[in-house]
Amino acid sequence: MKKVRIEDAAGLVLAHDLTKIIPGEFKGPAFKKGYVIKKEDVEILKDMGKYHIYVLELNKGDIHENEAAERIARAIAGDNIYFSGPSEGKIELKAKKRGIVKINVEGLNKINEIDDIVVATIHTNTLVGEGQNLAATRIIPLVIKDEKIKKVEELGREYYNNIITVKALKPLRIGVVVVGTEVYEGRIKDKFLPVMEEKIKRYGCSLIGTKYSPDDTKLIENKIKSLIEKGADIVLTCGGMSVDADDVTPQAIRNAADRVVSYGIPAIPGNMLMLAYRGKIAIFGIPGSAIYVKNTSLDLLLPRVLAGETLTRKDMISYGHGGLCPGCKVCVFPDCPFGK
Ligand SMILES: Nc1nc2c(c(=O)[nH]1)N[C@H]1C(S)=C(S)[C@@H](COP(=O)(O)OP(=O)(O)OC[C@H]3O[C@@H](n4cnc5c(N)ncnc54)[C@H](O)[C@@H]3O)O[C@H]1N2
Ligand code: MOO
Repeated sequence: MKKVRIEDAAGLVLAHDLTKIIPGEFKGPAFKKGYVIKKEDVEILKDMGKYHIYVLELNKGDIHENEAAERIARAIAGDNIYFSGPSEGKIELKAKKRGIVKINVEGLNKINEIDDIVVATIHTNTLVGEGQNLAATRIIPLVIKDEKIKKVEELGREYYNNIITVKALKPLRIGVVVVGTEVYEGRIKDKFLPVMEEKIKRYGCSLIGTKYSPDDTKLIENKIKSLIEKGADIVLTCGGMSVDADDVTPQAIRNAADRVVSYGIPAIPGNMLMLAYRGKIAIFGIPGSAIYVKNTSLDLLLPRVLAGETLTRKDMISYGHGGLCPGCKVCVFPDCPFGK
C-alpha cells in the first residue's frame, strides 16, 4: 500500500473500501477496494474528507481485475458476442443476435483449470435471444500475474478465439406433410398443422406449403419430394411415427431421403423422432406427442438446423444426459434443463 495525495490518485487502484456516512440516510462503501479512481472522483472524495488515500501498488507484471476480465473476454468471444462491464471485476458476454450458443467445453475447461480464472457459461446448444447473458468472467484475486492471462490468451488462440459464439437463426422455408388416414378422410380435425405453424412463426421461418397424406408409404414419400421441389429447406412430416400397423412414415422418409441420421433420439417427449437428409434438405419425422406437449425433441433440433448445423447421429445421442423433460406445470423452455 502507498499513501498518495488525492489529486495524484486518478488511474490508481484503491487499496480498501472508502466509507461514506450521511447521518440518518446512508452508511456504506462509496468506493470499493480495487476501484480504479477516475479524475471526476477527486472532488467527491474531497467532499468525503479524503485528501489522501491508500492505493495498491501494482508490481511489474501485475494485472488489475478489470483489465484481466477484459482480456479474458476478448480471448474467448467469437461471432455475435458483445460485452458489458467490467462491474466489480466481472465482464458479461451477451448475444448480439438470436441464435444457438456454441460453447467449446474442452477449451472452457482448460481455461478454468488455470488457477484464479473464472469463466461461467450457460449450456452449449441453447437457443438464446438477442441481449441474453451467455457467460461471465472474472479473476478471483484483485490482481493477477500477467503470465496467467497470457495463458488464457494462448488457449483462446488455440481454439480460434471461438470458445463462445452464437450462430444466428436463418429464416428458412419450411414444408409440412400431415400424415394420418383419419385426418385425411376428415374423421378428425387436424391438430398438427396449427402446432407446426406456431413453431415456424416462433423460429422466424415461413411455411411454403402443406400437404395431407393418408398412411401410405408412396404417397407420403411423393408429398415430401414435392415440397422439396417447391423450394422447402426443411420438411416436417407429422404423425405415423410409432409402431402401429398403420405407422409407415419412417419408411416413407427413408425412401425420400439419401441418408437417415437417426430414427429415435434419447429425448422425451419426442423420442420417436426421425431426422434424415435429402441433399442438404433436412426431413423430420415428428411423433404425435408434439400435438399435446409444447416443446419436444423437435425444439432441441430444429433451431440448430436453422442455425446452419448439419446434425449427426453423435449430436442426437448426446441428448440422453438431460434429455428427459421435467414436465413443469408452466413450461419455461429453453430456460430449463431439457436437452442441456
Ligand atoms: N406400443 C407402443 N405404442 C406407442 C409407442 C411405442 O413405442 N410403443 N410410442 C408412443 C409415443 S412416444 C408416441 S409420441 C406416439 C407416436 O405417435 P405417432 O407419431 O405414431 O402418432 P399416430 O399414431 O399417427 O397418432 C397418435 C394419435 O394422435 C392422433 N393424431 C395423429 N395425427 C393427428 C392430427 N394431425 N390431428 C389430430 N390428431 C392426430 C391420432 O389420431 C392418434 O389418436 O405413439 C405412442 N405409442
Ligand atoms: O416419441 Mo414420443 O414423442 O416420446 O413422446
